[in-house]
Amino acid sequence: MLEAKAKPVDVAVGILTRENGDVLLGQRPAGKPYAGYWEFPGGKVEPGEDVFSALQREFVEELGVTIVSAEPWCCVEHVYEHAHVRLYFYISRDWRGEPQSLEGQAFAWQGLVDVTPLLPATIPLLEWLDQLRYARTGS
Ligand SMILES: Nc1nc2c([nH]c(=O)n2[C@H]2C[C@H](O)[C@@H](COP(=O)(O)OP(=O)(O)OP(=O)(O)O)O2)c(=O)[nH]1
Repeated sequence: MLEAKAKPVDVAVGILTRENGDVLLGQRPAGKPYAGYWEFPGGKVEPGEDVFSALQREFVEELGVTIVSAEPWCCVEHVYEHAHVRLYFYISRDWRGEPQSLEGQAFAWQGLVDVTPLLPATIPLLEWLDQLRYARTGS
C-alpha cells in the first residue's frame, strides 16, 4: 500500500555558508531513520508553521544558530521507506552564533563535500551546489 506515502511531509533544510564558501553538514543522530547519514541541518515543518520559521527553529534547537535571512533555493521530493518528504532547501549567508552540537550530533564544515554516507535525496543537491559555488566561466 502506498497510502502512508501519499501525503508528503514538508521539511525545512538550511545550507549555512561561510565567507570562504564552506557549507555545514550534520550527521543524523542515533534513533532517527538513516542514523549516521550526513545531511544539511533542518527538520520537519510543524502544523501551522511556515517553512522559514521551521528553519529558524530547527537551527536554534540543533545548533544554537540564529538564521537572520536565507534565500529559498530549491524544492525536492523523495519517497523513502519511512516517509515521503518534500524538502525546501534554503541558502543562508546571514546567520549568527557558533554551531554547537546540541543534540549530540557530529557536524562538519565542508568545501567539496567528502563526508559519507549522505541522505539519498541530498546527493544530487551537492552537485548543483558545487556548480553554484565553484562555477568557472570561460576556459
Ligand atoms: N534535515 C534534512 N533532512 C533531510 C535531508 N535530506 C533528506 O532526505 N531529508 C529527510 C530525512 C527525513 O526523512 C526528513 C527530515 O526529518 P527529521 O526526522 O530529520 O526531522 P526532525 O528533526 O523534525 O525529526 P523529529 O522531530 O521527527 O525527530 O527529511 C537533508 O539534507 N536535511
